[in-house]
Amino acid sequence: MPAAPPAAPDTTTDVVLVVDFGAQYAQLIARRVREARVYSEIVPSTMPVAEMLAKNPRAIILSGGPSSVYAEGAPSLDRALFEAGVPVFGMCYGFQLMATTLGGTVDDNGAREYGRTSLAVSKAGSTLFEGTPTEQPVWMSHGDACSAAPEGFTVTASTDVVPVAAFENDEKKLYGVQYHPEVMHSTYGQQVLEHFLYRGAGIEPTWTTTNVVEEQVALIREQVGDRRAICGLSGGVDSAVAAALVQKAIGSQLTCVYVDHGLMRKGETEQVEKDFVAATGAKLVVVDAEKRFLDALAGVSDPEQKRKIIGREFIRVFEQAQLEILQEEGPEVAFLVQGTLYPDVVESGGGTGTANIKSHHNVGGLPDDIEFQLVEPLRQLFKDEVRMVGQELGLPEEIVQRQPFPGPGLGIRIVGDVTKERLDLLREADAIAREELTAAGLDRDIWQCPVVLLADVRSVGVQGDGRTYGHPIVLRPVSSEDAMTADWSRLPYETLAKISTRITNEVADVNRVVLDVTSKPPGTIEWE
Ligand SMILES: Nc1ncnc2c1ncn2[C@@H]1O[C@H](COP(=O)(O)OP(=O)(O)OP(=O)(O)O)[C@@H](O)[C@H]1O
Ligand SMILES: O=c1[nH]c(=O)c2[nH+]cn([C@@H]3O[C@H](COP(=O)(O)O)[C@@H](O)[C@H]3O)c2[nH]1
Ligand SMILES: NC(=O)CC[C@H](N)C(=O)O
Ligand SMILES: [Mg+2]
Repeated sequence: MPAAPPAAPDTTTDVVLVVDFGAQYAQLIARRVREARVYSEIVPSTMPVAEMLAKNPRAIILSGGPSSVYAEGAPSLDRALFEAGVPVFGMCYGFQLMATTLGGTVDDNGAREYGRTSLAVSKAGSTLFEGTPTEQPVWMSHGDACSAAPEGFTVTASTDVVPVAAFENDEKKLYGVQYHPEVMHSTYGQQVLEHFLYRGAGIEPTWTTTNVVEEQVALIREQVGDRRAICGLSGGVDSAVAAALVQKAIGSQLTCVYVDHGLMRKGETEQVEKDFVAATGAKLVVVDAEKRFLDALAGVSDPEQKRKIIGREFIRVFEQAQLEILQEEGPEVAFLVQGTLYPDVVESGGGTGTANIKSHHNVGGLPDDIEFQLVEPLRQLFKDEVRMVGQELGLPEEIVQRQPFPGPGLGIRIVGDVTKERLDLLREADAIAREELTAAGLDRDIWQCPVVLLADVRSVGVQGDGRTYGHPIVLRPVSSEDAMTADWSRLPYETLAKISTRITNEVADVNRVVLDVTSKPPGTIEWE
């Protein structure tokens, strides 16, 4: 099922639209706007301008993109966007598009700039550059350049090779920069962006996670009414926060359902049963569905197929739970609450013209014939924002700061088909790695550390003077801010050595431990 793009929040919040031209950094722009405490949403550049304006945006930001504005078939925008009286800020491709659409000139004059560049601000008191130095480092990534600004625009900055590196038309509230203010290497980028939002567009910085809680509670009450809902609860951060939000909205009309699909880590089910209920007082049903999942996964080694099967089986289990809950007196159970986040949606190809990287079980892996209406209060948010909402709701630190664990669990950490035997082996290895990382005090330094079993790979070893022919285990420790990008964590050698020794000694059939030293991109965090 194609994932629906995130719905517009039906709220009174000032929304800033980020129009995505296929940029590497659209996510980052949206984040930076929210860091400026203004709510933002990403829309595809293919959305008709009338539809964009119908969202009543307080301002619009045009992202960068790989195309050249003068190339045939390059994404364009109806001029009406610039004439609607809504303040617009173009960055890189967005800047070039604003220039050409309004009568300026953009061409390939050989002036390529990639990476750190020095920007010379020629109009220090301009709306965007007020209070920033006349020489400032900025991050560039372009091959085309604007050689003449449109009529009515003032050129406010240049570089050694680009005569028009920024311009503005304050009267019409139109602004543009050739560089990328959204990346951290552009030292004054956040300040320039905030100048656009506060000074150019006149927006007050009022958006916080408190607004999210209040708005979502009101929306959920309206959506669910006096009917009942179930919440898929995994013990992870996202579902804990989603459950707490929904519980705040509809109280005892909510029942949480934890699915033990046999793909969980060691001790996880017991922990969820004890800790989550203790922390929240939520009604919890635990379903043992190991046989069902393992039967459905038997013989399947293709990662996407695994994800689709797991997504489908999750829904079938929720449907069964619904029938059981219906046995108790009460209204219809019409809703399924999921802790879906923005990155789950984007990676499943539900973003703005974005590719399907992998079908997250809760978005791209959902079956077509799902009967529940979905309640996904976190669908617009990034993980760090969700953690803030969790804190706001008073959830304990152990839950709010937990490392992520994917819904398909160890099923997507076995490269090869999934069997009970292989799961047990991986569970042991994973438990050892987690134990040692915790003992070394590294839990908060890393984002997560998938432990992967290469079930179809064997290598020769020597153990107890005898030959072994066992499987490798991969350690994949990563650091990240929001799972959209990641780097491999530089763990201390002693910790790695301890993990390696213990796994090869304690886990039968494993004779090798290897370390994954790939960032994301090009690798993803999980192997499947
Ligand atoms: N074992 C499970 N039982 C019930 N629901 C689940 C289970 N695993 C995942 N889900 C549902 O799928 C959603 C997405 O899973 P995901 O792993 O992204 O989130 P999470 O487990 O809540 O948080 P985290 O990302 O921190 O692990 C969850 O929010 C939850 O609604
Ligand atoms: O609930 C989930 N369902 C999924 O299908 C899924 N796939 C990946 N992940 C988690 O998402 C983050 C990004 O992972 P990738 O870099 O592997 O795409 C990482 O934190 C992964 O653990 C999932 N979570
Ligand atoms: N990063 C961008 O937006 C690049 C815009 C355009 N493709 C250029 O090379 O100039
Ligand atoms: Mg999880």
